[in-house]
Amino acid sequence: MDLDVRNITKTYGPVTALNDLSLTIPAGSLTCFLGPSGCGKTTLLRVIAGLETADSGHIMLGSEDLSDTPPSERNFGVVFQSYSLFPNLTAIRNVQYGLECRGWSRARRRERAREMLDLVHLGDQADKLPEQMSGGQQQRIAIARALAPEPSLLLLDEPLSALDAKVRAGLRGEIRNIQQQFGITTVMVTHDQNEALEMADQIVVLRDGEIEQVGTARDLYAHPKTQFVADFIGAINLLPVSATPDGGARYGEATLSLTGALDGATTLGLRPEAITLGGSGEPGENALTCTVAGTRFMGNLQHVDLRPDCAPGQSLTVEMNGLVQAPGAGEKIVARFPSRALQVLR
Ligand SMILES: Nc1ncnc2c1ncn2[C@@H]1O[C@H](COP(=O)(O)OP(=O)(O)OP(=O)(O)O)[C@@H](O)[C@H]1O
Repeated sequence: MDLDVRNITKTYGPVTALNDLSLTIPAGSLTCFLGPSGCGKTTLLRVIAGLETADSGHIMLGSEDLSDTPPSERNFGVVFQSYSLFPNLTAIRNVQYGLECRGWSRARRRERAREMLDLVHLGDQADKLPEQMSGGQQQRIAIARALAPEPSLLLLDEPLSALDAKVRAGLRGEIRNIQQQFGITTVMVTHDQNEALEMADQIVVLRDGEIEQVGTARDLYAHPKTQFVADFIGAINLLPVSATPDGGARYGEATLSLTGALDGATTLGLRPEAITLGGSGEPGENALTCTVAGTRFMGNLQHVDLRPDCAPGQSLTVEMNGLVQAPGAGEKIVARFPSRALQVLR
């Protein structure tokens, strides 16, 4: 069943953490709440979980209004950033705990907990205490514990942010596999755009308690509507422009051709990988003569920083394959990009 967040407002004194926010989380999807610190991600997750009470609005699961249902009766699994396992209980007892509260028989509890531990590849760690396990293992136990009672919704609050990069990368894939295997509707809070891009079916970008844009990772990357989204998801060049009478965009002394209209916007976005350097180009392509300011080598990739001759004070970053010989600082070079690569941003 879809989860519907309807017109939720939540204030803390003078702070409006969520402002009349509405959203559908499709059944079986993994939806990420993404945004900078303080934008309201955790508050929204906690309102869905029932751990916070909204000032107004409703949380609907299918046709059922859960707004007044206590968290313990919502049948949602919740995993927090801090693993929050019971320190005095072994891994398997931690997983069994929620089942005990729900009245499962001893035999069923044991069987289900074993199944869940195997699912997170920790079947051989069943009798360890949390302190005897790594952070990644503890978080996998927390996930097993959340899934054990067959929740209708899985809520993950920055579940990977306390882990080191390699463990994080592994667990991303593991969570996604489990989510798809069970088809469980999942909401995950993260401030890590890569995590959201890699894992989510749907990304909800939040800003100051409101939704800035909702879409798939590809949508948001290829068609950001605002500078905020463009800048938050992936790297982008922001070009200040003004409209020309013939529907183009004036960028310094140059006129750029666009596929759409500026419609009053004054900024264009251009992804670094959409720019090519040198060559003869294609008809209709934008071409700007630039001076190379420098190159940043990152192994598989390199970023070349350019100063466009047409727009003093501006810069453009180009992303190139790390194996290709980059132009040297001070060289003159033509930067080319098709009109469809220019994104009109609000
Ligand atoms: N218990 C609280 N009391 C007062 N203000 C709160 C409380 N919880 C959250 N806020 C405020 O509400 C706003 C949203 O906070 P929230 O924790 O939801 O943001 P977030 O996007 O999850 O941030 P972070 O990524 O830093 O966790 C912030 O301005 C925060 O200071």
